[in-house]
Amino acid sequence: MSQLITLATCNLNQWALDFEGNRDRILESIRIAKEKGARLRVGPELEITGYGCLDHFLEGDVTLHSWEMYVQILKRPETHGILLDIGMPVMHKNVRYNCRILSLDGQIMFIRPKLWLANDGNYREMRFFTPWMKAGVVEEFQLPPAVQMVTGQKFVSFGDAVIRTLDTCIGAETCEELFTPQSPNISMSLDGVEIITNSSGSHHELRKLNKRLDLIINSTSRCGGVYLYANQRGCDGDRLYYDGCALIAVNGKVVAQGSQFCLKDVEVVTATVDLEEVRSYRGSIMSRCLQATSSPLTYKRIDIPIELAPMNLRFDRNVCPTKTREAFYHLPEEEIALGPACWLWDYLRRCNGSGYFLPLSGGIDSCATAVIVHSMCRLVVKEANEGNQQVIEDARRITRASSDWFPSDPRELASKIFHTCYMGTENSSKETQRRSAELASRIDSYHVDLKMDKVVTSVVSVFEIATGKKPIFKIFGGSQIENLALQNIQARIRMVLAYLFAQLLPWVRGIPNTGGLLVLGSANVDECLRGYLTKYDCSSADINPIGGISKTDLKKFIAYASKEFDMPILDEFLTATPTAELEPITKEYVQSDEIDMGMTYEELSVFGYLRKVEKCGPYSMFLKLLHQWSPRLSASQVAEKVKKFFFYYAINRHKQTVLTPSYHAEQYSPDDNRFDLRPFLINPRFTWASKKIDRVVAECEGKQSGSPLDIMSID
Ligand SMILES: Nc1ncnc2c1ncn2[C@@H]1O[C@H](COP(=O)(O)OP(=O)(O)OC[C@H]2O[C@@H]([n+]3cccc(C(=O)O)c3)[C@H](O)[C@@H]2O)[C@@H](O)[C@H]1O
Ligand SMILES: Nc1ncnc2c1ncn2[C@@H]1O[C@H](COP(=O)(O)OP(=O)(O)OP(=O)(O)O)[C@@H](O)[C@H]1O
Ligand SMILES: NC(=O)CC[C@H](N)C(=O)O
Repeated sequence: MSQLITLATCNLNQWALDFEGNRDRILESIRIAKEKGARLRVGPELEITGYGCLDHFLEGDVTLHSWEMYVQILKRPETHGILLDIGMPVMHKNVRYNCRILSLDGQIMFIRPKLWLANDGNYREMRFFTPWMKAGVVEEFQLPPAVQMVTGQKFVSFGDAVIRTLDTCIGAETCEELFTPQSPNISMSLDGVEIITNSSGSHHELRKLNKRLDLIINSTSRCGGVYLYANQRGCDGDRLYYDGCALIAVNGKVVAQGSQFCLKDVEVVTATVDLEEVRSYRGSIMSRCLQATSSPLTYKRIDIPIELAPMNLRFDRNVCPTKTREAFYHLPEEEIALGPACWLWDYLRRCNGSGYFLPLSGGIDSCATAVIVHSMCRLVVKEANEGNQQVIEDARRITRASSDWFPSDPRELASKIFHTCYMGTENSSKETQRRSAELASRIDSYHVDLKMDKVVTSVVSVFEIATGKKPIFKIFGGSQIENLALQNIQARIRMVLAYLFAQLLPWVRGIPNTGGLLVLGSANVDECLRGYLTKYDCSSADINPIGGISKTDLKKFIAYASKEFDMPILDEFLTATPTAELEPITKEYVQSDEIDMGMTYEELSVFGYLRKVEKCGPYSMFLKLLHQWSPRLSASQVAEKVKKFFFYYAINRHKQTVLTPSYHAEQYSPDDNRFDLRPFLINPRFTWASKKIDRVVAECEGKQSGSPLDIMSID
C-alpha cells in the first residue's frame, strides 16, 4: 500500500516592511508549488512582514498591512487548491502573537501562535510577541471585518491544535520550537500528526547548519514523520543573513534540500513522500507506540473534510516517492565566500547603491573583503546566465547600464561597481602597495593608488603650531602616547579620504545619474574584540562583511579562494606578516599585529569563545585555560595572558558602540549593537577576579597553603 503526496517548502528573500514585495514572492512560491503538483505549501516565519522588523512589530500598521496583504493572497483564485501555511503577526485579545495561518481555497482554517519564542543572541522576539502559554488550548478568534468580508467567515480557531484532513494529520511548528528540549513536534508526532511544518527565520553563522539539520534528522528518526523546513533567505535589513536551506525529511532521512546561499528570491523545494512509510516506520517501533498510547497531550483536531493526497496517487506507475539523499554542507571557507557575498548584493540593490569603495591595504583583511566582493560578482554573473531576471535588472540598475547590457563577466561587473584605493604614507612598504595593485588588477576593480603624507604632515603641523609641541614616534625616542597619536591620525585621515573618494569617484568616471559608493570596512572579529583598530577609522565604514569572521577563518578562506577562483596572487597575502604599517619601518623594526597586541590571533579566538559562548569571566576563563594550557604554560603565564586579554577588551569596549555594522557570522562576535550587550565603562583590572586568580597561581607555585577557593582568606 502507498499513499503518495507532494509537498512544498521554500526559501524566500523577504525584506522587512516590504509588504508588496513580500506578498509577490509568496504568490510566486505558491504558483511554483502548485505547478510542481504540491498539495501543501509552507513558507518562512513572519513572511508577510519579513522576519527582521524588530521594534516595527510594535506598530499597529504592521499588523494591519499584514492582514491587507494576507487577504490579497487569499482571494486570488490561483492560490486555491493547495493548503497554505503562511506566517504573520496576529493580535488576539490585545496580545500580539507570532502566527502561522493555515488556509485552503480562500478560507482560513486555523491560526497557530508560536509557543516558544527565540530570545537569545540576535533574537529578541519577547520584545514584540507573547508566547501562547496554553498548551493544547484553542480559542475563538474574531477575524478583522475586512477579512470577514472576503472569506465570509467571522470566527476561526486560534491556539495549539492540528489540522485533520480525511487522510492525514498536519501540525505546524515555528523555528525555535525545534531547538527546545520539549519540541512540539514530539508531542504532535506521538499524537498521530504525520506531517510537521517548521517555518523559520534562522540566520547564518559559520558551522551552524549542522545543528539545525541534526535536530531535524534526529527528531524525525526518533519520532518518524515528514518534516518540512522553510526559511527566510538574504539580508532583510540588518546584520543577519538568513540562510534558507529549505528541507524535507522523512523518518530521519533527507529527501530534498534547497540551497543555503543563492541570489534567487524564490526557491521552492518539493518532494513526493509516501505517508504509508511514516505509518509503517512508527508502527514498528514498539517503545514509540507505548509512549504514543500514554501520551498526555491530545491535540484538538481542526477538520478539513477533504483528502489531501489524491486517491489517484494511491498507485500511479508514473509517480514515485522522492529518493533519499545525503544532507549537503558547505565548508566554512565556502560559507565565507558565499554568505557575505549574497548579503552584500542584497544590501547594494536594496539601498539603491551604485557600488562599493574599499581601502585596500595589501593585508589579509581588506584582501578578504575584496575577494568577497569578487565572489559577489561571480554569483551575479552565474545567476544572470541562468536567466534570473531580477538579478539582471538589479545589475543594470546598480551599474546605471543600458537595458541591453548583460552581466556576463565578473571582472567587467567589478570594473563598474567596485572601487579600491591604496592610501600609502612614508610608513607603507612597496610590497603592500604592489600586492594591492595586483589584486585590484586581478579582480578588475577601479583602483586608485595615492600617497597621503602631505595631509598627515599638514594636520600634525596644525597641532604643532597651536601647541608648540612636536610628537615623535617611539623608535625615534617619543613616548607611547605620541606614538599612538601619530598612528591614529594616519588611520583617521584614511577614513576621511575614503568618504571623499567614495562620494566623488563615480562622478570622476562620468557615470550618469549616480550616487556615491558605500564604504566597506574590514576589521575582523578578533581585532574588534581586542580593540585593535582606530576609533573612527575602521570603526566607521558603512558596512563590514568580515567584522564577524576570525583571522584564522579568513586565512583559510583566502587559501581556498586562491585555488577556487584561480588567484595565485592570494598566496602572497597569506605568507605576509600582518602589519598596520602605521609606524616607520627601519632595519631593526617592522610593526607587527601580534606583537603590538601582545597576543596571537589564535589565542584571541580562544578568549573570544570562552568569553561569549561559554560565558566566562576572567576567573573561570583562567581556570579553564589553566587545564587546557598546562604544562605548556605555567599558571602565572596563563594568568598574565587572561588578565591582559580582559584588560584590552575592557579598555576598548567603547569602540563596540560605534562599530561598523558587520555581517554576523561568529558565535563570539562582540557586536554591542545587537548581539553582545555589555557596559562600555568597565574597570579593566577586574580587581576581585585578579586576586582570586593570583591565589590559584600562588597555590600552583606552592607559595600558598589552604584552598585557593577559600574566599575568606583573600583581602
Ligand atoms: N572609556 C572610554 N569611553 C569612550 N571613549 C573612550 C574611552 N577610552 C578612550 N576613548 C576614546 O577612544 C580614543 C582611543 O581610541 P583610538 O583613537 O582608537 O586609539 P587607541 O585604541 O589608543 O589606538 C589605536 C590602536 O589600533 C591599532 N591599529 C592596529 C591596526 C590597524 C589600525 C588602523 O587603524 O589601521 C590601528 C593601533 O596600532 C593602536 O594600537 C581616545 O582618544 C578617546 O577619544
Ligand atoms: N595603506 C592602506 N591603504 C588603504 N587602506 C588601508 C591601508 N592601511 C590600512 N588600510 C585600511 O585599514 C584597515 C585596517 O588595517 P589593518 O592593518 O588592520 O588590516 P589589513 O592591512 O587589511 O590586514 P592585516 O591586519 O592582515 O595587516 C585595512 O583593512 C584597510 O581597509
Ligand atoms: N526565529 C527563530 O526562532 C530562530 C531561533 C533558532 N534558534 C535559530 O537560530 O534558528
